[in-house]
Amino acid sequence: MTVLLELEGLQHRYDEHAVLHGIDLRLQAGEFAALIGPNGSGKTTLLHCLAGLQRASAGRVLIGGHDLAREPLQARRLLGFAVDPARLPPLLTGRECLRLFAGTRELSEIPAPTLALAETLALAPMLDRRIGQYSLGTRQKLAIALGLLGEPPLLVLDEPLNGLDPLSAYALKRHLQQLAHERGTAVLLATHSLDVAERFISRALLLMDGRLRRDWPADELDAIRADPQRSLEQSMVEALAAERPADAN
Ligand SMILES: Nc1ncnc2c1ncn2[C@@H]1O[C@H](COP(=O)(O)OP(=O)(O)OP(=O)(O)O)[C@@H](O)[C@H]1O
Repeated sequence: MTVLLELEGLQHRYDEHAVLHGIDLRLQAGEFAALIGPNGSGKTTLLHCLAGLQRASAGRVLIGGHDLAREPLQARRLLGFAVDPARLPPLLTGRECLRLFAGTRELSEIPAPTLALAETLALAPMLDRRIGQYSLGTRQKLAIALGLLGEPPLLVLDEPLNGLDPLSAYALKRHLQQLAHERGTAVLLATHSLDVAERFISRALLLMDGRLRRDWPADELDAIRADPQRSLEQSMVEALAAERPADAN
Protein backbone atom coordinates (compact mmCIF):
# COMPACT_ATOMS: atom_id res chain seq x y z
CA MET A 1 0.00 0.00 0.00
CA THR A 2 1.22 3.49 -0.83
CA VAL A 3 1.95 5.67 2.18
CA LEU A 4 0.77 9.17 1.29
CA LEU A 5 1.42 10.94 4.57
CA GLU A 6 4.12 10.26 7.07
CA LEU A 7 4.75 12.32 10.20
CA GLU A 8 7.89 11.62 12.19
CA GLY A 9 8.28 13.11 15.65
CA LEU A 10 6.37 16.24 14.66
CA GLN A 11 6.54 19.00 17.25
CA HIS A 12 5.19 22.52 17.28
CA ARG A 13 5.34 25.38 19.71
CA TYR A 14 3.96 28.90 19.65
CA ASP A 15 6.76 30.83 21.40
CA GLU A 16 7.01 29.13 24.80
CA HIS A 17 3.75 27.21 24.41
CA ALA A 18 4.42 23.66 23.22
CA VAL A 19 1.36 22.38 21.37
CA LEU A 20 2.45 19.22 19.52
CA HIS A 21 4.73 16.81 21.35
CA GLY A 22 6.14 14.40 18.80
CA ILE A 23 3.44 13.07 16.48
CA ASP A 24 4.14 9.90 14.52
CA LEU A 25 1.59 8.92 11.91
CA ARG A 26 1.31 7.08 8.60
CA LEU A 27 -1.70 7.45 6.36
CA GLN A 28 -2.10 5.15 3.38
CA ALA A 29 -3.86 5.49 0.06
CA GLY A 30 -7.59 4.83 0.46
CA GLU A 31 -7.74 5.63 4.17
CA PHE A 32 -10.45 8.04 5.30
CA ALA A 33 -9.30 9.15 8.75
CA ALA A 34 -11.00 11.45 11.23
CA LEU A 35 -8.83 13.45 13.59
CA ILE A 36 -10.82 13.98 16.75
CA GLY A 37 -9.98 15.52 20.11
CA PRO A 38 -10.96 18.19 22.63
CA ASN A 39 -10.81 21.93 21.94
CA GLY A 40 -7.24 23.14 22.00
CA SER A 41 -5.74 19.65 21.63
CA GLY A 42 -3.78 20.78 18.57
CA LYS A 43 -5.80 19.49 15.59
CA THR A 44 -5.67 22.69 13.54
CA THR A 45 -2.01 23.22 14.40
CA LEU A 46 -1.23 19.69 13.22
CA LEU A 47 -3.10 20.18 9.95
CA HIS A 48 -1.38 23.55 9.40
CA CYS A 49 2.03 21.96 9.95
CA LEU A 50 1.38 19.25 7.41
CA ALA A 51 -0.03 21.75 4.89
CA GLY A 52 3.05 23.94 5.31
CA LEU A 53 1.08 26.88 6.80
CA GLN A 54 3.02 26.51 10.05
CA ARG A 55 6.62 25.40 10.16
CA ALA A 56 7.02 22.49 12.56
CA SER A 57 9.46 23.16 15.40
CA ALA A 58 10.92 19.67 14.98
CA GLY A 59 10.22 16.46 13.14
CA ARG A 60 9.38 15.68 9.54
CA VAL A 61 6.37 15.75 7.24
CA LEU A 62 6.57 13.49 4.19
CA ILE A 63 3.88 13.67 1.52
CA GLY A 64 4.09 10.89 -1.03
CA GLY A 65 7.66 10.42 0.16
CA HIS A 66 8.61 14.09 -0.39
CA ASP A 67 9.91 15.98 2.62
CA LEU A 68 7.73 19.09 2.98
CA ALA A 69 10.66 21.18 4.23
CA ARG A 70 13.12 20.09 1.51
CA GLU A 71 10.87 19.52 -1.48
CA PRO A 72 7.89 21.77 -0.79
CA LEU A 73 6.69 21.98 -4.41
CA GLN A 74 6.69 18.25 -4.99
CA ALA A 75 5.07 17.62 -1.61
CA ARG A 76 2.35 20.28 -1.97
CA ARG A 77 1.45 19.12 -5.47
CA LEU A 78 0.12 15.93 -3.90
CA LEU A 79 -1.85 17.74 -1.20
CA GLY A 80 -5.33 19.25 -1.28
CA PHE A 81 -6.00 21.55 1.65
CA ALA A 82 -9.25 23.44 2.21
CA VAL A 83 -8.29 26.96 3.22
CA ASP A 84 -10.05 28.80 6.02
CA PRO A 85 -13.29 30.12 4.40
CA ALA A 86 -12.72 33.48 6.13
CA ARG A 87 -9.54 33.92 4.06
CA LEU A 88 -11.15 33.64 0.64
CA PRO A 89 -10.78 36.83 -1.46
CA PRO A 90 -14.12 38.71 -1.11
CA LEU A 91 -13.87 40.65 -4.39
CA LEU A 92 -13.49 37.62 -6.65
CA THR A 93 -16.38 35.47 -7.80
CA GLY A 94 -16.30 31.81 -6.90
CA ARG A 95 -15.60 30.93 -10.54
CA GLU A 96 -12.68 33.39 -10.74
CA CYS A 97 -11.27 31.93 -7.58
CA LEU A 98 -11.58 28.37 -8.94
CA ARG A 99 -9.90 29.45 -12.21
CA LEU A 100 -7.07 31.10 -10.34
CA PHE A 101 -6.56 28.02 -8.24
CA ALA A 102 -6.74 25.76 -11.30
CA GLY A 103 -3.89 27.87 -12.73
CA THR A 104 -1.73 27.21 -9.68
CA ARG A 105 -2.27 23.51 -10.33
CA GLU A 106 -1.21 24.04 -13.97
CA LEU A 107 -4.73 23.39 -15.28
CA SER A 108 -6.00 25.65 -18.06
CA GLU A 109 -9.66 25.36 -16.99
CA ILE A 110 -11.72 24.47 -13.96
CA PRO A 111 -11.77 20.66 -14.09
CA ALA A 112 -15.09 18.92 -14.79
CA PRO A 113 -15.07 16.99 -11.46
CA THR A 114 -14.82 20.33 -9.60
CA LEU A 115 -17.82 21.70 -11.48
CA ALA A 116 -19.68 18.45 -10.80
CA LEU A 117 -18.86 18.76 -7.10
CA ALA A 118 -20.10 22.36 -7.16
CA GLU A 119 -23.40 21.02 -8.54
CA THR A 120 -23.55 18.28 -5.92
CA LEU A 121 -23.00 20.78 -3.11
CA ALA A 122 -25.52 23.26 -4.60
CA LEU A 123 -22.65 25.74 -4.98
CA ALA A 124 -22.97 26.08 -8.77
CA PRO A 125 -25.73 28.76 -8.77
CA MET A 126 -23.49 31.00 -6.64
CA LEU A 127 -20.31 30.72 -8.72
CA ASP A 128 -20.77 34.00 -10.60
CA ARG A 129 -21.39 36.05 -7.46
CA ARG A 130 -18.67 37.72 -5.44
CA ILE A 131 -17.39 35.71 -2.49
CA GLY A 132 -18.00 38.72 -0.23
CA GLN A 133 -21.73 38.11 -0.71
CA TYR A 134 -21.56 34.42 0.24
CA SER A 135 -23.05 32.95 3.40
CA LEU A 136 -20.73 31.07 5.74
CA GLY A 137 -21.85 27.69 4.39
CA THR A 138 -21.34 28.77 0.76
CA ARG A 139 -17.81 29.97 1.56
CA GLN A 140 -17.16 26.64 3.20
CA LYS A 141 -18.34 24.83 0.05
CA LEU A 142 -16.04 26.92 -2.13
CA ALA A 143 -13.10 26.30 0.20
CA ILE A 144 -13.76 22.56 -0.08
CA ALA A 145 -14.07 22.70 -3.89
CA LEU A 146 -10.73 24.56 -4.00
CA GLY A 147 -9.11 21.99 -1.72
CA LEU A 148 -10.32 19.09 -3.84
CA LEU A 149 -9.50 20.75 -7.18
CA GLY A 150 -7.34 18.52 -9.37
CA GLU A 151 -8.17 15.50 -7.16
CA PRO A 152 -4.84 15.37 -5.30
CA PRO A 153 -4.05 12.00 -3.68
CA LEU A 154 -3.97 13.44 -0.14
CA LEU A 155 -6.80 15.61 1.22
CA VAL A 156 -6.58 17.52 4.49
CA LEU A 157 -9.75 19.20 5.73
CA ASP A 158 -10.29 21.13 8.96
CA GLU A 159 -13.90 20.96 10.15
CA PRO A 160 -15.23 20.92 6.56
CA LEU A 161 -18.80 20.26 7.68
CA ASN A 162 -19.04 23.48 9.69
CA GLY A 163 -21.92 25.55 8.37
CA LEU A 164 -23.02 22.98 5.77
CA ASP A 165 -26.73 22.16 5.63
CA PRO A 166 -27.57 18.44 6.15
CA LEU A 167 -27.98 17.66 2.43
CA SER A 168 -24.66 19.23 1.49
CA ALA A 169 -22.89 17.64 4.46
CA TYR A 170 -24.18 14.21 3.45
CA ALA A 171 -23.16 14.78 -0.18
CA LEU A 172 -19.65 15.80 0.90
CA LYS A 173 -19.20 12.78 3.17
CA ARG A 174 -20.32 10.43 0.38
CA HIS A 175 -18.02 12.19 -2.07
CA LEU A 176 -15.00 11.85 0.21
CA GLN A 177 -15.83 8.22 0.87
CA GLN A 178 -16.05 7.56 -2.88
CA LEU A 179 -12.72 9.29 -3.52
CA ALA A 180 -11.12 7.09 -0.87
CA HIS A 181 -12.72 3.87 -2.18
CA GLU A 182 -12.54 4.43 -5.91
CA ARG A 183 -9.47 6.61 -6.41
CA GLY A 184 -7.44 5.59 -3.38
CA THR A 185 -7.39 9.14 -2.05
CA ALA A 186 -6.15 9.44 1.53
CA VAL A 187 -8.36 11.80 3.55
CA LEU A 188 -7.54 13.34 6.92
CA LEU A 189 -10.46 15.28 8.32
CA ALA A 190 -10.53 17.08 11.66
CA THR A 191 -13.99 17.09 13.16
CA HIS A 192 -16.00 17.31 16.34
CA SER A 193 -18.92 15.54 14.65
CA LEU A 194 -18.36 12.00 15.84
CA ASP A 195 -21.62 10.79 14.35
CA VAL A 196 -20.25 11.92 10.99
CA ALA A 197 -16.96 10.36 11.62
CA GLU A 198 -18.36 7.10 12.81
CA ARG A 199 -20.35 6.09 9.76
CA PHE A 200 -18.07 7.16 6.96
CA ILE A 201 -14.47 6.82 8.08
CA SER A 202 -12.08 3.88 8.01
CA ARG A 203 -9.87 5.13 10.84
CA ALA A 204 -10.12 7.49 13.82
CA LEU A 205 -7.26 9.26 15.56
CA LEU A 206 -7.61 10.86 18.96
CA LEU A 207 -5.38 13.84 19.67
CA MET A 208 -5.16 14.98 23.26
CA ASP A 209 -2.81 17.60 24.70
CA GLY A 210 -0.74 17.49 21.52
CA ARG A 211 -0.24 13.72 21.53
CA LEU A 212 -1.93 10.99 19.49
CA ARG A 213 -3.46 8.93 22.28
CA ARG A 214 -5.61 6.45 20.39
CA ASP A 215 -5.81 5.05 16.87
CA TRP A 216 -8.93 3.07 15.96
CA PRO A 217 -8.31 1.01 12.78
CA ALA A 218 -11.06 -0.06 10.38
CA ASP A 219 -11.77 -3.41 12.07
CA GLU A 220 -12.23 -1.77 15.49
CA LEU A 221 -14.56 0.80 13.96
CA ASP A 222 -16.50 -2.03 12.29
CA ALA A 223 -16.83 -3.76 15.68
CA ILE A 224 -18.10 -0.53 17.27
CA ARG A 225 -20.60 -0.04 14.44
CA ALA A 226 -21.82 -3.66 14.71
CA ASP A 227 -22.58 -3.35 18.44
CA PRO A 228 -25.68 -1.29 19.25
CA GLN A 229 -24.35 -0.83 22.79
CA ARG A 230 -21.19 0.92 21.56
CA SER A 231 -20.33 4.13 19.73
CA LEU A 232 -17.19 6.00 18.77
CA GLU A 233 -18.40 8.84 20.98
CA GLN A 234 -18.48 6.53 23.99
CA SER A 235 -15.09 5.00 23.07
CA MET A 236 -13.59 8.49 22.84
CA VAL A 237 -15.01 9.52 26.21
CA GLU A 238 -13.55 6.35 27.74
CA ALA A 239 -10.17 6.99 26.14
CA LEU A 240 -10.15 10.58 27.42
CA ALA A 241 -11.15 9.47 30.92
CA ALA A 242 -8.41 6.83 30.94
CA GLU A 243 -5.83 9.51 30.14
CA ARG A 244 -7.14 11.89 32.78
CA PRO A 245 -8.18 9.73 35.76
CA ALA A 246 -7.62 12.59 38.21
CA ASP A 247 -9.97 14.88 36.28
CA ALA A 248 -12.80 12.40 36.61
CA ASN A 249 -12.87 12.80 40.40
N1 LIG B 1 -1.47 31.44 16.46
C1 LIG B 1 -1.38 30.96 17.70
N2 LIG B 1 -0.57 31.54 18.62
C2 LIG B 1 -0.47 31.04 19.86
N3 LIG B 1 -1.12 29.94 20.30
C3 LIG B 1 -1.95 29.33 19.44
C4 LIG B 1 -2.13 29.80 18.10
N4 LIG B 1 -2.99 28.97 17.47
C5 LIG B 1 -3.35 28.04 18.39
N5 LIG B 1 -2.73 28.25 19.56
C6 LIG B 1 -2.86 27.43 20.77
O1 LIG B 1 -2.48 26.11 20.42
C7 LIG B 1 -3.30 25.15 21.10
C8 LIG B 1 -3.91 24.22 20.06
O2 LIG B 1 -4.81 24.98 19.26
P1 LIG B 1 -5.50 24.36 17.96
O3 LIG B 1 -6.28 25.44 17.33
O4 LIG B 1 -4.47 23.67 17.16
O5 LIG B 1 -6.45 23.26 18.64
P2 LIG B 1 -7.71 22.50 18.04
O6 LIG B 1 -7.61 21.09 18.54
O7 LIG B 1 -7.81 22.68 16.58
O8 LIG B 1 -8.90 23.22 18.79
P3 LIG B 1 -10.48 23.37 18.41
O9 LIG B 1 -11.08 21.99 18.51
O10 LIG B 1 -10.99 24.27 19.48
O11 LIG B 1 -10.56 23.96 17.03
C9 LIG B 1 -4.30 25.95 21.92
O12 LIG B 1 -3.81 26.03 23.24
C10 LIG B 1 -4.28 27.31 21.26
O13 LIG B 1 -4.57 28.32 22.20
